[in-house]
Amino acid sequence: MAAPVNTFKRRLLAGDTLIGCWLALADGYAAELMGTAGFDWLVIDGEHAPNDLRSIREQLTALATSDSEPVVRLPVGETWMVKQALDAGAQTLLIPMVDSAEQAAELVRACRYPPNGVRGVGAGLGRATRFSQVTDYIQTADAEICLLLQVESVKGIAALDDILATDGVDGVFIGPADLSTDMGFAGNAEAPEVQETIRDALAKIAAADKAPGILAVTDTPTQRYIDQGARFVAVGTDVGILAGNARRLLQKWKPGA
Ligand SMILES: O=C(O)C(=O)C[C@H](O)[C@@H](O)CO
Repeated sequence: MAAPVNTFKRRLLAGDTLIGCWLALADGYAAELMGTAGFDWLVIDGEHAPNDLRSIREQLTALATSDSEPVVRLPVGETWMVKQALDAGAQTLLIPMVDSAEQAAELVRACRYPPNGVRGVGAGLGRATRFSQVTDYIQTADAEICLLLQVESVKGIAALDDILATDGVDGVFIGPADLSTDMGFAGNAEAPEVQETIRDALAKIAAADKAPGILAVTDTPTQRYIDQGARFVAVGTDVGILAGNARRLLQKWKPGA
């Protein structure tokens, strides 16, 4: 038996535009609920949400029967974290703060078994192999892993061509919050200089035959990024949906509260 087909990767390779949402509530029950909405992909955020490997695993399990492909964002791009997330059954990883081609190459190697990489062999103990039921896992796993790198700094943008030339990188996600802050605009991704940088980066990523991705939480930038060629686009966050609707509901019935 082979590793499960990564439909997110297949659809990106086919040129589809995939609409996603961020999961930052760090909870399996909330992830299961979000999985019923029908997003193409959902990010289990290990960078800014209070997740650990156990809560990431819980959310992967909660999404297993949904139509939404789980994307696990690690706190940082460490080889040992990549190994643990993959063994827990993640097949698509989003790695923040990638600034160089060396880092990108190291991450590709972290995702692959020797001789093509350095991933340790032990998934037989874990979810990834359905606890040893996926007998051909080692032979088939590499091809089903989708590696998405976040470029979100001035240094990363300067290295974008080299990062894009790294074989094994499937997509590059531009982080508007981090990028705008690193450019000196304190989270204002709408600043014209930031917008120009994002537009150029999305075009470069597409021209290099990689999938461009981004997050926006309001309609105008979301539509703009889709028009500019972004193909995996997160359009909101569970936290934003819950907090926004809770506040709107209270304002309706208790204005000024
Ligand atoms: O820089 C960004 O933008 C991101 O990396 C996404 C963020 O972490 C965050 O805005 C998620 O809500």
